[in-house]
Amino acid sequence: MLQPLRILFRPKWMVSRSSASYVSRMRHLNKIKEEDEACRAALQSGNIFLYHKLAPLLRWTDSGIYQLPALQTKDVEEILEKLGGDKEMVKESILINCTEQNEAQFSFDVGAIDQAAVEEQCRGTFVDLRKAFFLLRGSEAPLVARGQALLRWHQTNGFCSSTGQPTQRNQSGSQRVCHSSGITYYPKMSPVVIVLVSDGKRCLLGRQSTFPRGMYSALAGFCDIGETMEEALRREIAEEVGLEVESIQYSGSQHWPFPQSSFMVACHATVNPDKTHVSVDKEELEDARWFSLEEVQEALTIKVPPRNNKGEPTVFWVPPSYAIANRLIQEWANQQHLKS
Ligand SMILES: NC(=O)C1=CN([C@@H]2O[C@H](COP(=O)(O)OP(=O)(O)OC[C@H]3O[C@@H](n4cnc5c(N)ncnc54)[C@H](OP(=O)(O)O)[C@@H]3O)[C@@H](O)[C@H]2O)C=CC1
Ligand SMILES: [Mg+2]
Repeated sequence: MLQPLRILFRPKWMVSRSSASYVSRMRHLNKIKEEDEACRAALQSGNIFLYHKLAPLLRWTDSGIYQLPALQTKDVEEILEKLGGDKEMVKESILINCTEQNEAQFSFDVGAIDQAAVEEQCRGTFVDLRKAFFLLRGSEAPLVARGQALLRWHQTNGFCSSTGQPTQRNQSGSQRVCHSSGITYYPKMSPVVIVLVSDGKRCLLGRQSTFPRGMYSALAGFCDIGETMEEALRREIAEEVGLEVESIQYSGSQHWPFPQSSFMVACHATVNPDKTHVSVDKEELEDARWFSLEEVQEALTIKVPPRNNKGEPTVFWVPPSYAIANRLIQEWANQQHLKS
């Protein structure tokens, strides 16, 4: 019997901000998202994060960390003019969010301009998004992922799937419209369930052949159309490892930009401790097996796995802390620790 969902934690945003400032910020953000004129005005005083062919610009700071440099609109215009671009291009910036001080934040791809020249002007480096996730701290990683996801969506949704005609974006980039059919398109994410299965003493982790060597993760799968999250979770576990899930607890969610935008819904689940035989669907997974608390605790301490002379990791390790899989594994280890 499936248990009702239970929230296991209170995210920081639920407790750390006063409701008045949060409400006014969200209303401000919604206004610039919806109203072209308000968005144009916000861009004049906003912050812009640069990307080059979807790779975000990072800057090494004096304090010894990488940061996401926030440029002003006039700075970006200057760079564009200096490097032979059209300064009007900055108007193509996409609204991502706004700061606590109500300053709008935008992403802008300078892929048409020479990469090295922009890097020199900005005193930064364009890096692959996966690497950026490792290098950035706190809220900067989800912000840069959101900026990239929106840029990618606009770059791949320029035409109406009904009429084949070009679609036009609004100023903020929150939607695209086909004026011929009247269809409005919104940026989308594919829902995915990710689940850490436990038999009470051990947890089940799997790996795909494309994962780096030695890395095992919680099992995941895309929701089919018309399915509830619980149905998708039970189906995926049955398909991938031949087990029947008994109870489900919701843990949290995450936007995952790789390879396209997924909406990861993370849960814990249990199986009957007498029915733990794993039969792996080799089409989906290279391996899946039960791990003890000791093995998992050891893996959680590994930040960068040791590698052999071919550069391949030599030990069992789990996804890094920015992945919601890591949080599920950490939560399970903490719960087991409390039980013992
Ligand atoms: N943040 C985290 O901690 C983690 C995130 N993930 C992410 O979860 C996602 C799903 O995990 P995965 O195990 O691969 O999923 P599945 O078990 O569903 O297997 C992938 C299959 O789904 C198909 N597929 C790809 N995109 C979609 C879509 N949008 N809707 C429906 N089916 C689709 C693929 O087909 P095809 O043959 O065309 O490729 C492939 O056959 C991945 O994007 C992965 O990166 C996974 C683990 C950890
Ligand atoms: Mg899967």
